[in-house]
Amino acid sequence: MPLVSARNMRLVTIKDMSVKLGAHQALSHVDLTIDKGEIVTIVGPNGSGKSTLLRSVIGAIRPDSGTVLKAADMKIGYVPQSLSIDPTLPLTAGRFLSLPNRRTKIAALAALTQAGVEDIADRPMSGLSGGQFQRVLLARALMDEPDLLILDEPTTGLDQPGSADFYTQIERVRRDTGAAILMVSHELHVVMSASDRVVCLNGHVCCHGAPEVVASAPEYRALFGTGTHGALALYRHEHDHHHHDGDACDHDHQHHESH
Ligand SMILES: Nc1ncnc2c1ncn2[C@@H]1O[C@H](COP(=O)(O)OP(=O)(O)OP(=O)(O)O)[C@@H](O)[C@H]1O
Repeated sequence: MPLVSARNMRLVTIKDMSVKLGAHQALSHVDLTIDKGEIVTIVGPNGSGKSTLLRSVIGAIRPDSGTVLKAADMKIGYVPQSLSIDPTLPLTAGRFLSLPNRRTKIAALAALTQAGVEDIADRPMSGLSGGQFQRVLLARALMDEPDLLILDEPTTGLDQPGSADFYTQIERVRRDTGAAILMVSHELHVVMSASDRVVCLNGHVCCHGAPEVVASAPEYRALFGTGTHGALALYRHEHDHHHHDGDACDHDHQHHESH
């Protein structure tokens, strides 16, 4: 296999990005990189700028300062939180994947297979379970063979086993397609285990690094308080306060312990 330089591995480089929405400073001085094949998860309280960050990567929002650099010809697939479809519309999952651009049945089936729901191509969208519906949205995002898959709270409305299954599928997609994944999630303990890196956001990057590093960071604990038993329990045995290379937690700003 040819050697790939670190530079060729990089899909997205965000440098010192600040975004204002109206009078609201949604993001301040955000730095973030995403490499090929990485799973990066953004966590943070409501209103902390998570969707704004995703939208900046997609290109739907222009930063007021700083830069968002993307690899040339990079393709992005986007999985929304949900989508409402008229239940009276006689639309099968397979046909849904052909909207708005006509696709072959084979391509639709391949995408459904990657999303783990190859058996529902002929089922009406209105009859799908929440988990199946989200996988069809995932399949749609995979149709163009994206280099980066962006998911904004993709398991909203699914129960705990349903979301655990969904995130397992995401790991499979990464393994099978090599796509990098950038996602926002509130299900900290599930997502922590499925992520290579976690970015904890609160208008700025409070803390980032490997899941176990973020889970034990005081900034993270201050934000999520006692609501993180799952994540903390998962990583407590590894909690050694050593921050690895490339991991960083910003201890300079004020925070309030909320235990
Ligand atoms: N046009 C606007 N003018 C002023 N404030 C705005 C505007 N649009 C969004 N905001 C605010 O910007 C903040 C960041 O929003 P964003 O949707 O990125 O947060 P989030 O972390 O994704 O939140 P959630 O977890 O609730 O989805 C929110 O507090 C929101 O109210």
